[in-house]
Amino acid sequence: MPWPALRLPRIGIGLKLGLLLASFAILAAGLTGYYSYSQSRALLVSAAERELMTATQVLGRRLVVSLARVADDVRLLTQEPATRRIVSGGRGETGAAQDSLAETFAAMLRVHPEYFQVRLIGAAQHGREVVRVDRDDARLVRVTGELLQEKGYYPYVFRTLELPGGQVYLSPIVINHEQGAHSGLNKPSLQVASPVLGRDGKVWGLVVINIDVNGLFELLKTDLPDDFWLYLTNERGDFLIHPQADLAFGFDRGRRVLVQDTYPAVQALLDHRAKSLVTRAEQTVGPVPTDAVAAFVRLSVGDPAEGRFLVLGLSQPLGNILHDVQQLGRTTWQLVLGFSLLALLMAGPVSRAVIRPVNMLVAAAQRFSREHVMGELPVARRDEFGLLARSFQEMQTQIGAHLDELYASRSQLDHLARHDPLTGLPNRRLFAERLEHAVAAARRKNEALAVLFIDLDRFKEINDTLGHAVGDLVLKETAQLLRSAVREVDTVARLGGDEFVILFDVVDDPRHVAGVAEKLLQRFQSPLHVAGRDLTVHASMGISLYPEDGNDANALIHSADIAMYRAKHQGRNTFRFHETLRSHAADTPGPSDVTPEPAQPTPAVE
Ligand SMILES: Nc1nc2c(ncn2[C@@H]2O[C@H](COP(=O)(O)OP(=O)(O)OP(=O)(O)O)[C@@H](O)[C@H]2O)c(=O)[nH]1
Repeated sequence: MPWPALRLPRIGIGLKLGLLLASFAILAAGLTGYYSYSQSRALLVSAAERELMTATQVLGRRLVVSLARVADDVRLLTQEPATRRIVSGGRGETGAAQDSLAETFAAMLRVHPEYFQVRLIGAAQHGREVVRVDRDDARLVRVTGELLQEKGYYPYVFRTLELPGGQVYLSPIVINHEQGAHSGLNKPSLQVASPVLGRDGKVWGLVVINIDVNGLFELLKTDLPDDFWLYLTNERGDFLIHPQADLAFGFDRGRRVLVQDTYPAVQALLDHRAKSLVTRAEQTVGPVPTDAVAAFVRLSVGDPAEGRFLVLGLSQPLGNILHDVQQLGRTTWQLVLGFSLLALLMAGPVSRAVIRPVNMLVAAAQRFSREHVMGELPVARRDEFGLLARSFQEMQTQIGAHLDELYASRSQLDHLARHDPLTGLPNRRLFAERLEHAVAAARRKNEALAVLFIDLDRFKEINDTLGHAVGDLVLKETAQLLRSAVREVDTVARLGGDEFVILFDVVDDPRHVAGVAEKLLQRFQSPLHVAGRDLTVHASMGISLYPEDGNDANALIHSADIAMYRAKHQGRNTFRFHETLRSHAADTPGPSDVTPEPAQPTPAVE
């Protein structure tokens, strides 16, 4: 029986393998893309933070250096010959010296666009200005005569007058509200002042330079990127410079705007817990709040003993920092997508290549199941598939051998079931089958057939006198005799015991069957050579004909048996047709006219 037909599942292992390969490839590409993107993002942000901090520190150093230069300028002016002449000069000389000093001040203002104003102030007359040059937009204005003011009540005046010679006073950065300050009016400014000593070594007055704080920082940050925003606060955190101008100098308008409110981490700088830091916060500059990274440094200014400082900061919108990484992210995801598509496209051919040996094994198994023929197998492969194919081939060979054995033993059993083991003749079962077929064919063709029933006479006596084994030999010899007396196409069978039958499936004339019966009777007259002796064995026979004596196998055999019994009863060693022929036999010389010989004593051992 063939094995159950193997059907390939709809979602085969090839498809599953392909999908698995593609999933792994897409997962690997996705994870690689994600990690490279997030690593790049972190690296870029930390690099931007470092860059921001470096820029802030550089800017801070520039500020310190710039203030030091202003201090040098102030000191220089205190030592100017014109200054000295004014301090010590007589009446006639003072005017010329003042003119000369004003020229020097103007020259200095031209060189330093961040200077608003340069003045020489005397301690006398409540700190009255002596020489004063102001910047008034694009031009310089020398203030003279009645327009010169008394400034003794300003801290930068009385504090500077308290200093020893050569020392420099740095004022807090405030909005300049001094009357007639020209360009400096209402602008953030810083005064840098140094005392001028008289001939007696006592403080005579001071030179003061007014600095445009915004202008100073414009100069300092010229080479910074445009998206860097600058912050400057005082010791308390009040914004002095802020990208949103109205948030600077809030205290000047009665409203405090503090850096620590926007960037809480900066409190650590104000409290001297840190010198510099990088922090993040939401920037409120502009219509849309944006996340920003900011770096702040604390800068010591003025007299170190006073511990004054400024906090300088730079910030940059996070979006600008991440702009490059966003481009990288887009490129990464495009690569991931492309690689995933490639993986999907390649998964099919790759999985087919991997699965081809499996399909060959399945096809070979199916063919072996259907036809018991071994199909092509990938036995030459050196991998596990090759090993599997060789094992499968070996298994097929063994199964084939077992099947051959099975078929052989089955046909042997089949032969045994349909043949008489003693004589090798067809048995009752096979004879009945053949007779059925022959009856069917004869019925179809409207032809005749005949059954000849043979029973040995007094066979029991052979058994009883000579033994069962000799009886068997007699049966075998009888079979031989019957076979040799008929044609190949005629079926000779042993029904059992000493009963034999012969099927004549083509009978043109019943007399031919009678002729065969007579021939057999003749043969039985001659002794059989059995076990070294001659035995005369006779037989009685009966003949039935289709369709006259029966319509099927059983009826025909039964009719022939009845005819044989008639022969027995009528003296044995003869044959008879079935009764239906009796009338026929009465008017035609035929087989029923055969006269039986007188019964002979059997067995006769000669
Ligand atoms: N040796 C041998 N004897 C068998 C076999 N099968 C049946 N017999 C014997 O064959 C004998 C058949 O006897 P019967 O046909 O009844 O009687 P008979 O002695 O032939 O007498 P008639 O038929 O009346 O002439 C019996 O004694 C059976 O035991 C067999 O296979 N081998």
